[in-house]
Amino acid sequence: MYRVLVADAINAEGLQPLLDYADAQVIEKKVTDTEVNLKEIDAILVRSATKVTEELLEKMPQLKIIARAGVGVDNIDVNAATKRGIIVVNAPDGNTISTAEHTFAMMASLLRNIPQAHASVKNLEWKRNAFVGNELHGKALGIVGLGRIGAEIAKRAKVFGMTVLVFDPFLTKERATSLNVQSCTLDEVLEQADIITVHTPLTKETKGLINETAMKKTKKGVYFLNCARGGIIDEQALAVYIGNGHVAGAALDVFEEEPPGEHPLLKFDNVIVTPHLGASTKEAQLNVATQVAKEVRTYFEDRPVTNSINLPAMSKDIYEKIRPFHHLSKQLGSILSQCVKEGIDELSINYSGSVTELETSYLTKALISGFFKNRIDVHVNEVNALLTAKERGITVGEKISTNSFGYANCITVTAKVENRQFSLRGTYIDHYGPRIVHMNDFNIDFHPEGNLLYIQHMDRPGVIGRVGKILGDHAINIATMQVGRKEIGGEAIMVLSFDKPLDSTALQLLSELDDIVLMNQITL
Ligand SMILES: NC(=O)c1ccc[n+]([C@@H]2O[C@H](COP(=O)([O-])OP(=O)(O)OC[C@H]3O[C@@H](n4cnc5c(N)ncnc54)[C@H](O)[C@@H]3O)[C@@H](O)[C@H]2O)c1
Ligand SMILES: O=C(O)CC[C@@H](O)C(=O)O
Repeated sequence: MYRVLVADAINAEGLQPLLDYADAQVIEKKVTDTEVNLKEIDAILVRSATKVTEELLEKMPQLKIIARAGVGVDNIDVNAATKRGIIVVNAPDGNTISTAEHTFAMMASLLRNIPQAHASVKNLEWKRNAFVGNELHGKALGIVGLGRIGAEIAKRAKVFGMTVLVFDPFLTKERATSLNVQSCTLDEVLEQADIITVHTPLTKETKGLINETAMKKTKKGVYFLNCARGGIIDEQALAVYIGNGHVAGAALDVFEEEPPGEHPLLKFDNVIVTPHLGASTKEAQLNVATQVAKEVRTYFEDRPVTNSINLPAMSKDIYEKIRPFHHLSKQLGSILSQCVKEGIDELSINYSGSVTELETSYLTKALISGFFKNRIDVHVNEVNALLTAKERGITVGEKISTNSFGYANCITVTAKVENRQFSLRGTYIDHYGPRIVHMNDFNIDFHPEGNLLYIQHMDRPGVIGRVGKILGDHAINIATMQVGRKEIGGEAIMVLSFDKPLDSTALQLLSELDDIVLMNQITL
């Protein structure tokens, strides 16, 4: 039974995919609630209130997935989650329209003094001259960050007869043309726009992007809007520039600290504010809750999540294609780990044939996670596989080659240790399944599943018989047996499979046999 902690106020109807899932227990409580046993939680659903810090993650050793019912993941320590192999998902487009509409409502309110006029009439005043505003029509709107929300604002601005100037370093010419906006440098936006609205994520690069230096470059009488994240526009600089009359006004839905408390910006009449309401509509909340609830359920059902921050996105169709190779990669990693017990310096993975059409980097991560499984007590999956390898000093190399050794596809992995190397090759055969076809330079053919024994021995008469006798004496039934050799009288290998693992006595007796060079029990 998976335990899912819903730590923030998330739309109840949207949680239905999880409530309907028999294998999940949904707990709607804050992380600070003493009734919650954080140690048992498998998934956590948050909005922006709960800060998923490294400290919190340390208290949640079972946590497998963090779901953000919204876009911004700046309240989640994604690096710390990645290090622990915890998947982070969000709901990237569920609140786009609501936030764009809110930004637009703020812009119209700001230029027409609607909140101030509203408060005045409620105060039994009728000051028609005090609230003369400005039209949006004919104004140049500067958009910083033309992603999902920025693009929706651009579309609305065009309908209102505005010119749209955009600064987004990742904006392509095609997208700018299709949205009918002018792609500009940040300075051009600052110098030419009448109204500037920011729609980037909060990152190291965007924190303080609109600071005092930037404000100096703007037109006198410019308006600023921030419905993205507090801190993208430097609050102290904004207060100075509103105070000295250079900036005509600002509309803010977000603050560096939320709630902002006694904040200098709140003292200005021409600063209008909302308490982080961009995504607060019934529609957006239902959308984002449903999206993340479905993602978490998908994850529990061992299917690929679609909106992960720390895993590659994969459609259902692609996943179906990659699934057999994903399994094979994990098995290759696990076999290798059980055959090479010492520390490894390098893992080289070579893909050939049809598998090269797939996302091989995902398979490399799966192989590494299979390698670390049962080797270290950190949970390693596709999220933290490369990081874990790097931390343990293992160089990972991935190559694509054209030689698939007569098979339709091949994955070959070679582990390099100080003075030896061990390689394994697997293939996936349609309607037949995964096969290991090459092991430590020997051709072989076995199904990588269950309880296996790998024996490398001298190719001499009687070796197989002596192995069989020990197993028979211990009432151990051999399910399958494959042999391979390079040359007569040289070294050879056998791979046997059993219904259950061998006990230590049988293993000991086998290892003492003459002519046995190497022996590894493999459990898959
Ligand atoms: N107020 C709210 O309730 C609310 C709701 C939803 C989203 N948001 C915020 O809005 C942000 C944007 O959301 P979105 O869905 O449009 O995200 P998005 O990822 O679709 O768009 C972000 C855009 O910013 C651009 N960008 C990144 N770094 C930049 C930089 N240094 N300079 C200029 N542009 C840069 C990216 O290229 C991208 O086009 C989110 O990160 C979130 O913080 C707020
Ligand atoms: O949860 C919310 O209401 C805010 C969401 C918003 O900030 C986001 O980044 O999606």
